[in-house]
Amino acid sequence: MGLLATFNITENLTLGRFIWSVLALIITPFIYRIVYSLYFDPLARFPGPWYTSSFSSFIALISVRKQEPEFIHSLVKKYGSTLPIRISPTTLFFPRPSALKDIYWTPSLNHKTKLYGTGALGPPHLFSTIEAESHKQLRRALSNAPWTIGQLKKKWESRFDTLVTLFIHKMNEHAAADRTICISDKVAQFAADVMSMISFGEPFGCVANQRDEKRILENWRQGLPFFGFIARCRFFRDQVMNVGFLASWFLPTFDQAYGMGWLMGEADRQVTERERQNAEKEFEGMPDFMQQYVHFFFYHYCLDARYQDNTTLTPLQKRAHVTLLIQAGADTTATALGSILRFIASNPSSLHLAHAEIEKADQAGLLSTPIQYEETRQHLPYMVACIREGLRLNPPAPNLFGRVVPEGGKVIDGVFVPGGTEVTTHAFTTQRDVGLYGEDAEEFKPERWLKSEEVMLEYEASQFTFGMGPRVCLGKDIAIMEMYKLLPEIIRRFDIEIEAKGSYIVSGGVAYNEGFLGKFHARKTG
Ligand code: HEM
Repeated sequence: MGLLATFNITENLTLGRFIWSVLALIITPFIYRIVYSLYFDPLARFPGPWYTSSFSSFIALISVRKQEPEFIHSLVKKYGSTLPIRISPTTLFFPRPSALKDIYWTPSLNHKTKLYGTGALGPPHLFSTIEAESHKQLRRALSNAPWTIGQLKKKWESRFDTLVTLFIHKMNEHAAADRTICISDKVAQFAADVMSMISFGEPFGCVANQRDEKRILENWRQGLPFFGFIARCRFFRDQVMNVGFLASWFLPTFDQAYGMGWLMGEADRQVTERERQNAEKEFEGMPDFMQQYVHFFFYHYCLDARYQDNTTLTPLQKRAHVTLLIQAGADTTATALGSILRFIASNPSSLHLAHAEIEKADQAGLLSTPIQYEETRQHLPYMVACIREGLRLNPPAPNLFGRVVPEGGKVIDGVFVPGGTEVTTHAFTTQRDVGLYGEDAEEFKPERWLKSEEVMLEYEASQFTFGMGPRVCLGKDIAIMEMYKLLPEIIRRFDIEIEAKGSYIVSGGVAYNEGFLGKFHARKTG
């Protein structure tokens, strides 16, 4: 009171003036931000709505509302695809496939944006390594595991077979009981088992027990809106998540009984136990990402990954990478399996052609039980086209995979972009480009992949489903192997009666399928 009286403020300060003053204090920075973003910022000349150009929170909220792909696609329809669109104060979105190579293959653009550095995926690993050179060194160190298709066929395919056989057996049980099942969940459980088998040697048991063990998938999906929000909202990411106790309040912890926290704890237990066993005697268990024993030779993968100077990963890095494989490879491949199956099953002509192709190959004795990767590749071209078309339309990881433009700027897709700008694109949009795929770009038409070798190669070079360049998906061949084996086997064994098509949902830049319900009916096979 004394201070107010000194300045004689109370005499003039009515309640109305007080409220206006407070409002002005709150609104002025917003107005300043909008005016600066739209007229003075180096990115002001690029098209985009005033609200996304001025506030990063807008795209963050769109992501939380699970509308990001549709929103971005609507911006492209409104602003066209010739110029990049400003989707946040610092981010330009490039809609055309022709931008992909410029962004993801240019070495000087290999520095990731802070979208990756939220900590929401646990301790730092390959995927969340932002700086280009550190990423290169780490990726080289981890390259000793069997990531490529040749290695996978030799070392892993027989183990995939065991899981495919179990999956078909379980679906036969559902078919015999005339049970309605959530087909998208069933294939998701298969993908989670594959990834746990690769990470820990043994599957979680989702297929055997017909449930989401340790609620891994459910918990992962529940975390996606938050993951998407903090990655996009600059204030939350840079200010709130930098406060130690707040960050730990939001993020999973090792001691949780289920979900991502349990997974982190399990990675810790498994790595610790394996290192203890190795110190006592040679490993005799099933091969996994941690290590493998083949014909008198030990292959230590993650456990003995080495940098060029021969140092190994830190204990935390080893655990983080075992966790990463499940985070990166379970629900992504699950989405691919669910979406492709739904596309085929709900398009009578595609289903008919896929059945006919498999039956013909079967009758010619070209297919084993279960189908081998190489058999699908060589003898089931229509099935392969369905897989490619499904991935094109429903990419499982449609995130804003941003890169930072280096000092001095860069020309991207014919447009000069100033240094420091975050640039990105989006598989959902580039893979619906009318310029490349034609007016029917949004329709499921596997035939488009079979027009000619030249067209197929042109489309293939424009796919962003698995990323591209030095940071391309490390597990791409694992995911492809799962699709080439499980999907034709399901089509071969069952007729699918759809009860609800469900939907492809994108949350926090990651997609999953919800509510694809139906019945499997066993088919007579030769
Ligand atoms: C259909 C399934 C999958 C899709 C759509 C997918 C998609 C992607 C994409 C788009 C990226 C690159 C992101 C970027 O540019 O930052 C990526 C990276 C990665 N993926 Fe996958 N992925 C799939 C399956 C898998 C599987 C099965 C694994 C595990 C073996 C895996 C492990 C990884 C890893 C470790 C990275 C980080 C690579 C790096 O930064 O060097 N992914 N994935």
